Amino acid sequence: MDPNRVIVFDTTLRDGEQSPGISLNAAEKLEIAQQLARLGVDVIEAGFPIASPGDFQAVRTIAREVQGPIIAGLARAHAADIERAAEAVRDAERPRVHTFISTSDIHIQHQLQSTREDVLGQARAAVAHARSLVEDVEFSPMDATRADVEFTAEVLQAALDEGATTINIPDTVGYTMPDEYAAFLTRLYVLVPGLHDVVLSVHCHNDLGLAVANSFAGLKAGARQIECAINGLGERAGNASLEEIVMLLRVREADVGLTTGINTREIARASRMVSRLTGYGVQPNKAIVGRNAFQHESGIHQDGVLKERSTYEIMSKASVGFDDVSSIVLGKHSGRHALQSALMDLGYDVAGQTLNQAFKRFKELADKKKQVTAMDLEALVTDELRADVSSYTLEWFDVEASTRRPPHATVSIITPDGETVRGDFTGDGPIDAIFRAINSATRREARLREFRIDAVTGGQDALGEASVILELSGSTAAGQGVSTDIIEAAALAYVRALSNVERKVIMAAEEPEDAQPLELSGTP
Ligand SMILES: CC(=O)SCCNC(=O)CCNC(=O)[C@H](O)C(C)(C)COP(=O)(O)OP(=O)(O)OC[C@H]1O[C@@H](n2cnc3c(N)ncnc32)[C@H](O)[C@@H]1OP(=O)(O)O
Ligand SMILES: CC(C)C(=O)C(=O)O
Repeated sequence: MDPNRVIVFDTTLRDGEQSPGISLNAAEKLEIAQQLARLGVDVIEAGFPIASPGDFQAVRTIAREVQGPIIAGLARAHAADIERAAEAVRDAERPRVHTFISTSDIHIQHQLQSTREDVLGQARAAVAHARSLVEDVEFSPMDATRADVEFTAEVLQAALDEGATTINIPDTVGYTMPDEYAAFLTRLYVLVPGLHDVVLSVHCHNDLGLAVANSFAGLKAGARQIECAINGLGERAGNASLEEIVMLLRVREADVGLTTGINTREIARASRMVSRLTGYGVQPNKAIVGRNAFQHESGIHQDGVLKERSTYEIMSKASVGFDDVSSIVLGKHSGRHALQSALMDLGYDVAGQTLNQAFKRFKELADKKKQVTAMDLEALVTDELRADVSSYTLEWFDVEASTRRPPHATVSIITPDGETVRGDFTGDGPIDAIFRAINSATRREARLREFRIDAVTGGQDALGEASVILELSGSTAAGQGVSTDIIEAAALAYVRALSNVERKVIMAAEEPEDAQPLELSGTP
C-alpha cells in the first residue's frame, strides 16, 4: 500500500452513536453506512454488537449489505463480546473485530478494579481469541494517553504477538496535546519496533477542542489510520470530525503529502444525512459543513470573492458537495420521473411506495412553495424513510391555540398493533399540549428531554424540521419530523421518538447476560 495513503476509519455508527439521545435503528444505520461507502471510507465501525440485540442486528445487516469498506464491530476484552462481534461482521467482504482494554492506571484501578498483569493477560487473550475468529483484528489500549508508555508498549507487544493487524492509540478523554501525542507515538515505535509492520491508528476525542489537531499530529508521527466521525459526533464532546481532517489533508496535500480515498463531494450529503437521522444539528459556523462555512457576510470579503474567490476561500464549496444540491429545483408541474431523478442525484434510490408517498408530499409542498429545493426534497424523502420504520403513526390532530385560554390538543394515533387510540390535553403551549396528548393516547409516561425546530430552507414557506429526544423507563431516543406546519413536524417527531424509545426499552429487557471475562485473564 502507498505509504502516504491514510486509512479513514469512520466511527459515526459506534462512537458517534454514543452521543446522548442518539439511537439509530438498523434501517437508519444501514442508510448511513451506504452513504459512508459512497463517501469512500475504508472502514466502517458499525456498532458494538454485544450492546443490544438491535445493535447486533444493525451490524450484521451492514456487514451483509454494504460493499467496499471493511466492516468492524467493537468488543471489550471479553470472550462473549468478541464472539458476538465476530458473528455480526462475519458476512462482510472484509470483516474486522476491534477489541480494547485500558492501560492507564486510573482505569485499571478504578474502573476495571484489576492489575496491570491481569490487563496484559486479558489483552493477549482477547486478541488471540479474536484472531481465531477473524483475520483482521484491531486492538486499542483505552485511555492510552494517560497511561504509562512503557506498560502500554508491553501490552501492544502482546497484542502484536497474538496477531493484531491494526494498533489504535486512543486519546479516550481528549486530554493530550499535539506535540505530546506525537511524542507518545514516536516513543511507542521505539519501544515496539513491530509497530512498523502493522497499521498504527489514531482515535482522538474533542474535550479540549484538539481532536483534529491531535489526529493530524499522530499522522505526522507515522500513524496511517484515522478514526473519526461525521460532524465530529461521539462520546461527550465528540471525535475528530471526518470532514475536517479529510479536507485538511486535501487542502494542504502539497505541503503534507498524505492522501485519503475519500470522495469529498459526498461530504455535504453525508453530513446532512447524519444530522437528520441523529437529530444532532450542525452548528452554523462548523468548519466544512456548517451553513456559514462558505458564506461571506462582510463587504470587504464579498468584494474580494466577487473579484476572485481565492481571496477568501481556501476550498470551493463544490469540492465538498454543496453545489450539487443547490442546483436542483423542482416545481408543482414536475412529475414522478423528475422527482425520482432529482432524488437519485441526491443519492436516494427511491422507488415503489416510498416514491409514491414522497411524490404525494412533494406535490403538497409544491402547492405551498414556489420552488422545491434539493434540501426540501432530501428532508421529505428522509422523512418518508423514517416513517417506514416507525411503529406509532400520527393519524390526525386538532390544536386550539389562543392568547385567551390555554391551548388544547386532541390526537388520534395508530398503535403498532393497528389499534386507533385518542387522547387530549390542555398544556402550557400548543406543542406541550400535543406532546402530552400523545402520551395520554398511548398511555406512556415519556419525558421530553430535548426539542428543537429548524427551518430546512429560508423563507416564510420553509419546511420545518423538528427533533425530539424522549426518555422512557431510563432509555432515551430521538425522533425527527418534517412539515410546513411546525406543530405537525413536532408531533411527527414526538411519535417517532416514542416508537424508537419504546423499541429500545423492549430490547434492553431482552439483552443477553452472557458477557464473561476470558478465562486466560492474568496469564500473560
Ligand atoms: C471509550 C469507549 O467509547 S468504550 C465503548 C463504550 N460504549 C459503550 O459502553 C456502549 C455499549 N455499552 C453497553 O451496552 C453496556 O455497557 C455493555 C452491554 C457493553 C456492558 O453492560 P454491563 O455488563 O451492564 O456493564 P456496565 O456497562 O455497567 O459496566 C462495564 C463493565 O465492563 C468492564 N469493562 C469496561 N471496559 C472493558 C474492557 N475493555 N474489557 C473488559 N472489561 C471492560 C467494566 O469494568 C465493567 O465491569 P464490571 O461489571 O465487572 O464492573
Ligand atoms: C474503544 C476506544 C477506541 C474508544 O472509543 C476510546 O478509547 O475512546
